[in-house]
Parts: sequence; structure tokens; C-alpha cells
Amino acid sequence: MTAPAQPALLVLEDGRTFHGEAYGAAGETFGEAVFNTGMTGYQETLTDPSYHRQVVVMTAPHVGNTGMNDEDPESKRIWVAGYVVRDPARVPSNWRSQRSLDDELRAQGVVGISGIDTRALTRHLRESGAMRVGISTVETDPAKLLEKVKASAEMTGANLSEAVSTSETYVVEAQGEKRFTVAALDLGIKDMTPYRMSERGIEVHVLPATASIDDVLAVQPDGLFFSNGPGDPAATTGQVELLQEALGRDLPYFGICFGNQLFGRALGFGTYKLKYGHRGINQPVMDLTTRKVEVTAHNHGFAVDAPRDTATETPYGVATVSHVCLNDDVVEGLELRDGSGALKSFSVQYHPEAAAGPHDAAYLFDRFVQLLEEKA
Ligand SMILES: NC(=O)CC[C@H](N)C(=O)O
Repeated sequence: MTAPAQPALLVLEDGRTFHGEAYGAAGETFGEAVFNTGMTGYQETLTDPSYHRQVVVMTAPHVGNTGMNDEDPESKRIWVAGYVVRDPARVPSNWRSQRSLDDELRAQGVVGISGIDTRALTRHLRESGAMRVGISTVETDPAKLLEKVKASAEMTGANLSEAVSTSETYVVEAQGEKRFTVAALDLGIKDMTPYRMSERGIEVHVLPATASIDDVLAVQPDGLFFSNGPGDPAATTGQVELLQEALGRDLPYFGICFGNQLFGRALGFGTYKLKYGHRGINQPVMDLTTRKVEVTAHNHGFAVDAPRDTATETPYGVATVSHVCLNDDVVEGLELRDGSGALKSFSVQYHPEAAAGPHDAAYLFDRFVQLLEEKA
């Protein structure tokens, strides 16, 4: 006999209400409701710091089947503010599983809800756009929960990277012979990213989000990297100025996701909020130089506003859009070249570290190494 399920309530900012069952920790939570279409990789999703303050709805109908292990997390904790699933696995089954997802959510105090028609919820978010949401196992009155949702923090204008960043610098050593040193600003970095660099002979110094240009130069870097991270790129100023100083000193730069948005801002472009964002592991992106299409992992709710077909003169060189998403033509990559056409810096909006996701975009780490080689 299993204990009767505890009811839980989900209320969206526009009043749409779903009734489900408590999943993970009991309690109440608020955040921006977003959906992720990945059929695998829930452990990487949960521990991706970019999901800070977001309630993630999984479109995969059955979640938790392979349990949780100590190898796959992308950071030290679960960052999602809440978790919405349709049908959780009652018994995880995988040779690597160490505990159940339900137990892990509970141990980390993450409030979730199950038994939700996640298809209906996702269609609603697609039609009406990402919005605030509340989940509660204690409030039974939707109107009262709605009031709290409306009083909760918005994602637009939120500056969150410092809240998730490391407080101390740490070093990820190069595997094999050390070839280069890179200063990586942790705006919410996923562990796989420095790992992908270390595999290529890069010693990665992961710096706090508050690092100054002097902190960056102190590690005598061959290149600079800005990671993914939560929040609104338009609400970030210090890191944009840091990047501009580095570009002014001709330091080669590579950025991923938030690092692409801040690169865009450093080059003078704006950013804007997408209606419901891209979150999943099968998003088609075209490299506009080679016209090759790659299938990629995404997690972004904002994007860079830059012209597709014309180059833009900036104080640091000539900037162009290098990649676009084939679903909606959103900018997925930027390049900066000097007057002779040589690559100086670049960034992508998607996730070449691919945790979780396909490895089509791994070449971008090789491109960074090539850039460091050319500069050496
Ligand atoms: N993964 C990321 O770096 C996300 C960047 C930004 N917070 C966005 O939602 O667009």
C-alpha cells in the first residue's frame, strides 16, 4: 500500500490553474515557467545554473527513469526553482543510478508537481509566452496562490549571475600537456565546459562573476571565456565593461549562451526577451559560413538583436552573425574579425559542451584552440 498522494496546485500568472500531486519537496515555490523538450538529460537540466529562478516543465512524459548519480550533475546543486512533470518513474532503473529523482528533489528542498498535463501547459506557454508561476502543496486556494505569483520576481531585468557564481577562483587543469591558459568568467558555468577545454590542453582558471580586468590579466591568459548563466543580459553592466576592456586589449574571446549575449552587448547590439525561448537538445542551427546545419542543445530565453546580412563596424573590429536557428531565425552566434578578415573572437547562443545534448557543435572548442594558436 502506498500512502495517498498529497495534492499540489500550479497557478500561472494569467490565472490558468493545474491540479497535480506533490513531487519532491513539499512547500511553495515561484519562478518563471519555461519548458524543456529534451527526452533525456534531466539531471544536467536540473543542475544547470542557468535555470536559477525558473520552474522547468518537462515535455518528456516520463521523468526519473534512470535515477540520479554523482557523475552527471553540471554543478554542485539543483538550481531549478521548481519542477513540473507528468508521470514520474516510481522505481528508477539504471546501472549508474544511486538514488531516485524524487528523493534527490526532496533532499535538496526542490518543490515539484507531478500528474500535470504537461502538453497542455506547454502549449499554453507557447501561445501566451513564458510567465511567472507558483507551485504549492500548502495553499489550496488558486486565487490566493495567484496573488503570490503576481507579487513574485520577474525574469526581465533580473541580474542573477553573481548569485550562482563561484566565490573563489579555481583551476581545472589541462589533460595531458598544457598548451594554453584561459580565464573563464563563471556566470553560472556548467562543469562540462571547462572539462571540454581541459581535454584540449587548456588550463582553465574559473573566476567569480565579479572579477576585474586585473584579476583576468593576473592569470596571464591566452584567451578569455564567458559562460552561460541565468538572468536578463540587459541587466548586466560590469561584465560587459570587463569584456570591452579585454577586447580592447585584443584578448581572444569565446562565449557560450549568456556569454554570447554579453558579447553582443559589448559589440553594441541589444538583447530582447523571446516569447517562450529555446530549451531542448534537438534545435537545428545553421552555420552561415559553411551553410552546414548542426543539431544542438539550447537553453535561452533572451537573444541578441543583430543584423543577419550586414557586417557591423565596432570599436573592436567587424562583427557579423555567424549562426542562426532554423526554427525561428534567432541569432545563435556572433563573430568578430579584424580588417583583414581574420577571426578575433566568437560566441554561440547554444551549448557546444552538450551536457545534455548532441555533440555536433564540439568543433567550436577546436575553433577556440585554433584562435589561441594563431594568437600565440
Ligand atoms: N543558458 C544561458 O546562458 C541562458 C542565458 C540567459 N539567461 C537566457 O535565458 O537567455
